[in-house]
Amino acid sequence: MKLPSEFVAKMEKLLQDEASRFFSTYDEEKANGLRFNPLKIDRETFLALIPFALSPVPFCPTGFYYDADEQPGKHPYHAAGLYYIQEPSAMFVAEVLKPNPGETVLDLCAAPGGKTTQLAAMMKNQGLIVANEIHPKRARALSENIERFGITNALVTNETPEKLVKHFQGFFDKILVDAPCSGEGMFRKDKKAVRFWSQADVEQYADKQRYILDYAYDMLKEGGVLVYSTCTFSPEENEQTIEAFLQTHDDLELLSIEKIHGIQPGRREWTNTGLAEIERTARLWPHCLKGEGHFVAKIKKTGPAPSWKGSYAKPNVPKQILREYLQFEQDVLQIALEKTMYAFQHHLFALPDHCPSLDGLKIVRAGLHVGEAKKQRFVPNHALALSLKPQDVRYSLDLSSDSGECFKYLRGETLLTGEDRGWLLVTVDGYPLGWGKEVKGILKNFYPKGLRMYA
Ligand SMILES: C[S@@+](CC[C@H](N)C(=O)[O-])C[C@H]1O[C@@H](n2cnc3c(N)ncnc32)[C@H](O)[C@@H]1O
Repeated sequence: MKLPSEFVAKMEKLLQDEASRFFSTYDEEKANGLRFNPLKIDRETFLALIPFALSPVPFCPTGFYYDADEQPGKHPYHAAGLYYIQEPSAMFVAEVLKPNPGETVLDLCAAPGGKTTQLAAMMKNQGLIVANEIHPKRARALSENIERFGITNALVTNETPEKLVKHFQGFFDKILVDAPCSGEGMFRKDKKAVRFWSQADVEQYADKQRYILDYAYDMLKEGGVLVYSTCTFSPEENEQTIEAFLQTHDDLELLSIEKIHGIQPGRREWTNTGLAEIERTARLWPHCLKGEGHFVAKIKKTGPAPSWKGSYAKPNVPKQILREYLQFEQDVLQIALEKTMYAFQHHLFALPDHCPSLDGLKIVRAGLHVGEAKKQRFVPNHALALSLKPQDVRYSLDLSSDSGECFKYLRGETLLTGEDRGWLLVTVDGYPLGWGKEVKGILKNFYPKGLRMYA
């Protein structure tokens, strides 16, 4: 691989004796990873079911390496949200933040959602995770991944950090800043990052990271924990960003991250002031473990800090929409959604717990998108299907993952079923894929058009 000469010279100077081991990784294949979804399947069942050869990622209990010749993104289990394809080192970040069910969590730079899906799974769909992405198109991709994973406690927003602060000052127990960065650690994965690299960009990213961190600080509760991560090697965007953050706030404590499985400490000689405590941060190097480059820091806000002064969202659903939904619930579901219901025009959402007022925010998804009220009938949303279990519905249609019928469904075709039962949850080997409506022996396909990737 042809690397920028200025990058090579810089890394040689920084790494000295270690440099040749580091550069030799560019002649090796990158590792491929996927993470199973504990919201839908347990580890043992997953390993028995999945048709690929897998080996565990040592620093992530839900993570596995798979061979380069497999294509897990094309398997129906991917469409059913049984796993997320993710670079292995990236899986370490959420393990460091480790939120608990019921907490309030912000993923400030969240798209496409690798870390959001991992954090939300740890929260077992309890509490609130705000997944924010500044770019509208990337925010939509984030929202789709959250849907596929069956996550019901996420508020997906499309805001700048400064706008979010106005709504969430002192609100969160935990915050992840997986910062935009120069991406040096992804050169083996992303050839564009190599082409566009420059030292001037490194410095610009460092400025941006400092401003994002300052806004994140304001949104953290007293006693709250923030994790900062990048996928780059440059000290300016890592040790020096954290050093500057600690210098500008006197109530921050840098917490120690365990250095096991080849994970290395941050380098004090790469700070501006020789800051010894920077060794509590973690560096993942491609020549020290099986994965790409990452940096992770964990910081506690000790306070005192002002507490959140906002208000919570209130139900706002017109009676007619609620009536249509309740009829659907009675006819189709075997469970009741006991959540605050919220409507955006004719679309009905079940809000996460502790959901703050949504007024004035650009909302892409507000918890679980239940469905849409359409001229006297309720049409369930794809997100509802992916959040259910077969026993939650009256009728389901199970398709085998290697059957022609399963691929027909994923292509958006109708299926002949011979019965007349109305809404059916279509599943693959018992895991929900989407909705179908059965009328006079034919199943009309409600698999979303934008997801019909097998056509
Ligand atoms: C490293 S990526 C996030 C990856 C994501 N956390 C994941 O695990 O899938 C950084 C994200 O920050 C977003 N971003 C760029 N500028 C930003 C800004 N000024 N404030 C917040 N986010 C920003 C980018 O659009 C990008 O999606």
